[in-house]
Amino acid sequence: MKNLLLVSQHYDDCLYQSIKRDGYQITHCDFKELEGICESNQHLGVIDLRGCSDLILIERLLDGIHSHMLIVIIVNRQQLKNTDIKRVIGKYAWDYHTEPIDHGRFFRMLGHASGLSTLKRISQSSLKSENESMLIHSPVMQALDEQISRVAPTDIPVLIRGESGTGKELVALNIHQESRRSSGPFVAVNCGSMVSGLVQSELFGHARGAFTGAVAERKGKIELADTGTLFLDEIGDLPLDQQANLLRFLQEGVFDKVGGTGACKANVRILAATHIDLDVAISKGEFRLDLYYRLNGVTLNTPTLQQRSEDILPLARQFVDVFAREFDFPGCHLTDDACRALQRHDWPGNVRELINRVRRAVVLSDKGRVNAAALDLLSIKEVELLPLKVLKNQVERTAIINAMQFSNGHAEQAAVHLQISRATLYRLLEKHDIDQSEELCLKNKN
Ligand SMILES: Nc1ncnc2c1ncn2[C@@H]1O[C@H](COP(=O)(O)OP(=O)(O)OP(=O)(O)O)[C@@H](O)[C@H]1O
Repeated sequence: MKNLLLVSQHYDDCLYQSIKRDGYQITHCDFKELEGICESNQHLGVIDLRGCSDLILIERLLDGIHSHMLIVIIVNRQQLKNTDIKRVIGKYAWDYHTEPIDHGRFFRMLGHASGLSTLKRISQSSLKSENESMLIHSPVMQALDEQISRVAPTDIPVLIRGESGTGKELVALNIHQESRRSSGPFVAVNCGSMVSGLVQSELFGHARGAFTGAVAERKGKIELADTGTLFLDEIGDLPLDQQANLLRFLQEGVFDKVGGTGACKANVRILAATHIDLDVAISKGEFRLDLYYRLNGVTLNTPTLQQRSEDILPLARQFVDVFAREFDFPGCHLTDDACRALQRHDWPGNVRELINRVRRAVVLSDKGRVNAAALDLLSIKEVELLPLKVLKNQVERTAIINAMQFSNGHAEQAAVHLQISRATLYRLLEKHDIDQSEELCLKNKN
């Protein structure tokens, strides 16, 4: 069934019923409640602005949803004379409809919007899956992939252990995608980055008026993950009092919203990850043993990049291709010295470090050549081996790119930073084949 979010100041039963008859599953709310469901899985919204005057609130709310939702706005003819309304329509609406509602036209428009939002989602998810596909090359990754395939179809909780940047979240996502819940949401929450006083509300949600600022009821991550998977990253950082609430949910399937009146239910599979040793946290009394047993149905370990050294070059090449496409630098490739340096490095930051080095190197690459210097992996030995002229050239090019980016593409300012004349800067830009506007664009992309 097609999902649709209907937001209106006053409930219009006739509109609601006719949209429902057209085959849509409707989530209806008023503008104040919209804040609570901004994160939900809705991709098509009908915003009924008839009778609305608080355009400041409406713009703020639409700002939060229009990037992932096609919006159709309903207004009355009188409102179309209002310049603020016209601005809101121009800024946020995919299309608009004026009262009285011409059902034939309105549902044709809705049908197109629904089809388009599905197409957009498909193209976004294939783009995403290209970046999120897990490279499996080394024996240790093949073994991990086999374990993922075994645990995915079951609903067993999985605890994913591994150093930072080894791909724990990617493993969780793969489990979700291979599970029966794959058509449901995958909701990731970092237990270490939640504001301490708001952890309970973030996880379990809150009722309207539960505390100052709770102007609308808000769903927590558990409820948002209903029928799907909740990934609790850095589970070791979850405060002890919230560990008790989570344990209750895992044992009984129920939870309380902050300020709520009754227990709520959600059908969620839990995956958790940690880079700290939970046994130590348990022995220090910082992590509940009973929660540990509940979360740890099966443990999967993500290897460090050093333990999967066969994957380093294939991964690096994959990321070079991704960033070359992103920055529109066709023909980028790793040089031989880059390949040697990549294999020699220790990778304390694992795959995340590799991604960061490659991204930067693609930006700094000279005519598509991603070398060890651009990766910032030149060993003393190799530095000594390079001719001084080559080294000077590399340093000069890097300094100019940095200055141009720092100055947002303004040559005059960049020349001041570099303590050279503008004319010299233009000569060097040409010498190193640096496109002024490209440098600015790169900075903005980063
Ligand atoms: N095998 C792999 N193939 C492709 N990309 C990978 C692989 N492993 C990790 N990555 C990428 O590395 C980056 C870091 O991975 P991820 O965020 O899953 O690590 P993490 O272990 O959860 O880190 P942290 O503990 O810091 O949260 C992500 O961009 C992820 O897509």
